[in-house]
Amino acid sequence: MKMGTALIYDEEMTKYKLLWVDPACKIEVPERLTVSHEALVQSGLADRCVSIPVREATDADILLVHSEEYLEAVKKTPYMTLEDLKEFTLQYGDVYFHPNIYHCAKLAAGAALQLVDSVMTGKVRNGMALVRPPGHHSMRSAASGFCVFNNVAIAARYAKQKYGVKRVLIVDWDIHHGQGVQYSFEDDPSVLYFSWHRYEHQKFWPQLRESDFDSVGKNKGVGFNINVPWNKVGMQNSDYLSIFCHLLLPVAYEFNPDLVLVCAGFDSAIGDPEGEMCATPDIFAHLTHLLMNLAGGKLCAVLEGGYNLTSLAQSVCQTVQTLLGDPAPPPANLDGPCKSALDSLHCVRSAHRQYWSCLKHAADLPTCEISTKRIKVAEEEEEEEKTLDKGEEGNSIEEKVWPEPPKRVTPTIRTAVVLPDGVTCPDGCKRFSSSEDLDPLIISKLKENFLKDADDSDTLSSLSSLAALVEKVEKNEICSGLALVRDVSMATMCVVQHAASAHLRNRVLVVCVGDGKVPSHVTEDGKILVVQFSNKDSEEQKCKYYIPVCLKKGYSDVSGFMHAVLGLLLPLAYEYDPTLVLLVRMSDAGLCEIVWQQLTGLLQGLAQGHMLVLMQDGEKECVGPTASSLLGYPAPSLGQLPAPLPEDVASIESLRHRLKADWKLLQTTAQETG
Ligand SMILES: CC(O)(O)NCCCCNCCCN
Ligand SMILES: [Zn+2]
Repeated sequence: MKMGTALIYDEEMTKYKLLWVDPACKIEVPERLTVSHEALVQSGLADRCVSIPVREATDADILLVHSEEYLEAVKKTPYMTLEDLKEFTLQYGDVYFHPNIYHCAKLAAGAALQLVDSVMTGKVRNGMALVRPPGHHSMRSAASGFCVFNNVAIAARYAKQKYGVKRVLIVDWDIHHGQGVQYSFEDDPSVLYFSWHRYEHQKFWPQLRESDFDSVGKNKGVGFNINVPWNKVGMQNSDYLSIFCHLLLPVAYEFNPDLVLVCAGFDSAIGDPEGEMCATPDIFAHLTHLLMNLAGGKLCAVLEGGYNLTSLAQSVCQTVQTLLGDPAPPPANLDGPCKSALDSLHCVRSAHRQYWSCLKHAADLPTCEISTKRIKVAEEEEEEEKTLDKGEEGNSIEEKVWPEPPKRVTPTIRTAVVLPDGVTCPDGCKRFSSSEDLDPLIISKLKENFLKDADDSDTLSSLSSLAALVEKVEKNEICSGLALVRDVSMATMCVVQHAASAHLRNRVLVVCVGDGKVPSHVTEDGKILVVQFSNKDSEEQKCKYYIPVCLKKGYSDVSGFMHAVLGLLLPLAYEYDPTLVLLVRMSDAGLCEIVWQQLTGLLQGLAQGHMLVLMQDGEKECVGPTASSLLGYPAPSLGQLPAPLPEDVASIESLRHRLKADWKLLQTTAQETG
């Protein structure tokens, strides 16, 4: 699998700006690009990327999306007087022209195409293009919202035409609706457009009726346009993650794209004057990470909006550092999605349930009109109260402050392996067997707890290697580990006991695939959370921290398993926020290799990538693929997924309903009880 991250930037794109007074456009300044690039340079991230030069998009490139008359009109702007430019601008909304903006718009679109070339030719795995003017609002024959040419829409058409890409996923996490992208592809089933955006029941710019959740696409494209309206501001990390886990990811895996394009706008981050949301910059590390195992890792992020220079720079760094494969930081304050977000999630899932088998079970919309009106009335009353009790000073947008994202230090040893002598150490991994620095107290404890006959030295040495490995991971000297052991149940017990023991302030998430004895002595204090996938009829769930997930045909039903991973395990894991993830492959796990790699890849978004994988020593052939996932290589794509088995969906849904009282990120609708 290819590695390497492209970074495309050229300071020429800073050489245009607003030349007259226009309050709507003053936030779109050249400094947006310079602070973003400067932050990447200062943090050392730029040097780790493959720098790719920009190029001008040709007329043919631009005509993939735009009309000839529009292109001809824009071509005239470099020769216009200031008055002509103002005049020309008046025909469009919330956008401005400048003698050099046509040149910059060709570079912005060209940068996106250079990025597509680098990824599709395998020069790099993924990449980011830092561009302005942005693109997602511009339409076939109109500029809009600071956008002149639709960079990402052109890139999607270009990828299909030049590389025969069959399916393109466009994820638009900018806080504005990219109506230009929606119009370009709404009847095209080969391009799935997903956008969330501030909407406030059509009160927020661009105030389009077609930005609501019921615009699902047209003709052959029905189902391939997904709009998530945010009807309130202040959305947080939990709201964004809920949408990814319960809507975008299940659909994206079912769509199985060959290429992922991101309209990477960062006005959805805290501090932005446009978005007025509260999600912190580190969330973009998780949004990026969660998309990186699609399309074999082929991901192109193209800058759109972002107007708070501080949060913009931080969010860009979080995104690029994740594209480079560095583990993500633990996301801040996950306290569950808000009611308004759940209402939106509920509406979108029910609007799309007829198009996507992963959503077939989604709760139906309570008669749509009443529900949106009811929500709207309720929210307006709430707004009323708020402004009243804010008193005469009215709602001044107080300056938001937030902690700088924590530095993400990747240990020198990315993945260590504990393997029997006969098994070769995979490339890029480090064989680990040292236990000499393990203090004798622990060794004696291992003896008394796990050794049947005291002189079973190789069991003792393998268990003490594991304990030592846990210590190194805990100290972030090693990021992740992989061990082939004779008895996975015993090894699991040993790791859990050691990791949860007093001197390591750990929360251990144990994910077991397959039947087998797991630490069922899970404590109520929450230091351990066990999720076990098996095909045995799940015995009654013992406590909040032991969750048996029963899949009728076991994990051999890839769709059912992925359904459980995306809609149940991931939200649970994010809410639990472990400091260590222990992934155990029980002996009889008939799990297909790629699903195992997808699972390993996805779970690395947690615990800063601190993950131990335990496998039965008979499963040598799994060592290589597992190691490549632990090293950060993208998992191969799963291919087109059939519908999950109805009985599996039913059992996962009933489990989710049972658990959501304890685990808020499992909710997909606002509680009926208001
Ligand atoms: C790329 C983008 O999505 O960030 N463009 C946003 C355009 C916003 C237009 N309205 C501005 C009103 C000022 N308060
Ligand atoms: Zn925006």
